[in-house]
Amino acid sequence: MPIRLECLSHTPLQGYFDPAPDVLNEVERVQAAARERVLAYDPELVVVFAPDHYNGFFYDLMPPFCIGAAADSIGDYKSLAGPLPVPGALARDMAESVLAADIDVALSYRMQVDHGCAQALEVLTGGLDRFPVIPVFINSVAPPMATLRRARLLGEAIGRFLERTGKRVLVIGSGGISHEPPVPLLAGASDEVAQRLIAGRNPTPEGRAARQARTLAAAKSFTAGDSGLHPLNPEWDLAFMDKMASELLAVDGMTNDAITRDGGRSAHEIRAWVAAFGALSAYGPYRATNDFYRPIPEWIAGFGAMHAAPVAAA
Ligand SMILES: O=C(O)CCC(=O)/C=C/C=C(\O)C(=O)O
Ligand SMILES: [Fe+2]
Repeated sequence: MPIRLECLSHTPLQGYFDPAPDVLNEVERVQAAARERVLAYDPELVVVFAPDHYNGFFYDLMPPFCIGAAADSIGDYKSLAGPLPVPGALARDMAESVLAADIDVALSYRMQVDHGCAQALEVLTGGLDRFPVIPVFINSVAPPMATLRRARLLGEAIGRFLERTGKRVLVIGSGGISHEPPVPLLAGASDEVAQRLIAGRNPTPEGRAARQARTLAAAKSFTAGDSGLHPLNPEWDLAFMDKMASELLAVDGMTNDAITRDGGRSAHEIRAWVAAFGALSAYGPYRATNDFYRPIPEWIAGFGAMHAAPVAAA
């Protein structure tokens, strides 16, 4: 019943507006090394904890957490589109087990995932359908959000379930760390934007292109230093990675307001890492490695990567 963990930031901007070649090469080397580890491990089941950016989840019904029992990737930005090979009965059992542990989680038989999930699968496994995968949505952009503590407890409950399956499991946390790309907020939004956040599923190609163009323009002005977006915060990012490695329970003291204040509005994506480490922690003591960190303004991201395994397996 082994488990391995890979956590990494994602960005919709890779391939659209890249950092200098030496930085890009370094990121690609880190990603390739992670993929090699995953392929050598050859998981029987992958669980991806990932946010969504108003592509699959909207304010018509916004759960804090949702397990996918069937899912498709929409293919935004340059991410892969298509069905995910989700073991539906196992996903349903996972939801039952989490609910039995007093953690409320939604279940979807028609989940749509975006680059937040698909990019991690592609980077780490080489595609969407290489291994059976259960996507777990964690609301990270649409307030109100569950606490970080709750994400940890969700992860732990899933970890206890995974251990009982006896499968060779890989857990992935996708997102973070400090960053604030131009994802709209419902509070104060125009009617048009509010409608998009409440019921914007399957936008027109023109609507999609306009959103992507806005993100690219924001990255260019952020990199040029003339943007009002929250600055990246390397100190906070590295402190967060340290917590993941050696002090997971310390996340319980991080409030949602403090995350927004210190890391920016999309820094809430760290919930995906917290849930993944929570799942790993259910197997006992673990050892984590910080594989990469760099603030990358072109991607509007404090960009990090870690991997981990139980101490007994290291
Ligand atoms: O509609 C859009 O595309 C809005 C912008 C957006 O979704 C940006 C997402 C950025 C990340 O996923 C990220 O930096 O983590
Ligand atoms: Fe994101």
